[in-house]
Amino acid sequence: MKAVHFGAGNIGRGFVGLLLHEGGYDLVFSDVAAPLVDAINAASEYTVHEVGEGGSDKVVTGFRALNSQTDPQAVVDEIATSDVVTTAVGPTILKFVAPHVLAGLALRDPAAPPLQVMACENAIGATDILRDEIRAQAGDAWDAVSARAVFANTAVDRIVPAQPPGEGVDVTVEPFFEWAIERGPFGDTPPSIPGAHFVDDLAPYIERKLFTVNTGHATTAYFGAQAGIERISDALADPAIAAKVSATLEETSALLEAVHGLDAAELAEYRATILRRFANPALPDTVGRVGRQPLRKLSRHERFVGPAAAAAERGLSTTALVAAMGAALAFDEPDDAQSVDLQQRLRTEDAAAFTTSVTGLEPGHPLFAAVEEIVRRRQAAF
Ligand SMILES: NC(=O)c1ccc[n+]([C@@H]2O[C@H](COP(=O)([O-])OP(=O)(O)OC[C@H]3O[C@@H](n4cnc5c(N)ncnc54)[C@H](O)[C@@H]3O)[C@@H](O)[C@H]2O)c1
Ligand SMILES: O=P(O)(O)OC[C@@H](O)[C@@H](O)[C@H](O)[C@H](O)CO
Repeated sequence: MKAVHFGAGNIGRGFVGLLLHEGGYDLVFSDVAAPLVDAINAASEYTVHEVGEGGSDKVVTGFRALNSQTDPQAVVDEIATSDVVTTAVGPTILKFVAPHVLAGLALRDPAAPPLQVMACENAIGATDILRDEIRAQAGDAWDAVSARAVFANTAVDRIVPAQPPGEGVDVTVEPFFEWAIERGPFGDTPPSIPGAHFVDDLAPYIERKLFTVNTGHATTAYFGAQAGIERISDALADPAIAAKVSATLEETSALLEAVHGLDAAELAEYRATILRRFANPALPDTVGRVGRQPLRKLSRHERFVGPAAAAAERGLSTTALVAAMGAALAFDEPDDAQSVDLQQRLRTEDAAAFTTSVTGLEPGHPLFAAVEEIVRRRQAAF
């Protein structure tokens, strides 16, 4: 069995690649970072170091890497004969992966079992986004190639910090992981990934994950950055920040309970586990990584506006979520292009226009006035 995985970065090597290896797949990483591709090809194995309570080392073998920028045909040829394609490149990069998958499908033996495609990104319906991109790029050819693949959405959870330079291709990760995958698209032949669980309805899983792990993580990062703290674990050790994170997650849990009927006690336990994961002192994670791309994180269906808008529509509390969005607006990180853009736009756009263009909220929405107000306050602070 063979899997092509796009994005040999933190989660690609430290989670998706590891679980595919454990499932028995030969791994072909595809990336655009030439030094990373070379480093992977120079190694015959790499180690995933799980740090913190219960962690152990896991060794990955049986992989190689291709550069999809300089050698796209090699990637296409591999996809044509693969069983599985996964991605962990970031939701905005999926459109650049699509042409390779499309060309691989065009080359694929129509009698072969369908390629199993799973995008492992922090976004609702990431695989649908990839499939829609492939369909749009295929145009009239879509009818011919669409039967050669099945597309399943997934929710992936493992904290993998940025890896320090000069440490080769080993990866430091937390011990915890969860990978939930839609069962339906695979029929009787799901991919062989023993560490994953297959579910009939992914919506509660992806929303619970994104609106708890990622909402809480980003809240910790933005309040931490405001307080001049670098590490996520240090930010959460600050009682004032921890209280704000807890308040934010109580709001998202109330929403998850209302929308998906999730059990309040189980959600409380889920939140407690997550806060323990963030506090892991052995994990060198930073507010810069977790806060990265604030414009994406403030967009309509993401970790703040997604749950806050839905909560406001139901008359549920959004006070803590809106305060966390206020902290996001203060995220000023010169190395992050979206942070630079965010700060620039706060200086040049009026509050109402900024609120609509960044959050996708329309002026009549029940959340709009509260968000516009924190935008105004941020602008007044310049
Ligand atoms: N790190 C985590 O804790 C974590 C956990 C769950 C989900 N995720 C999600 O996984 C995705 C990747 O995150 P990451 O932390 O591994 O980021 P990363 O920056 O470490 O890895 C992304 C990799 O994608 C590569 N890439 C960029 N453009 C590409 C292209 N066109 N084709 C192939 N490769 C390309 C980059 O060179 C890089 O190696 C994101 O969607 C993220 O939200 C991350
Ligand atoms: O990857 P992002 O930028 O969407 O979010 C940053 C972190 O919150 C994220 O990478 C988490 O570490 C991960 O989602 C944990 O499963």
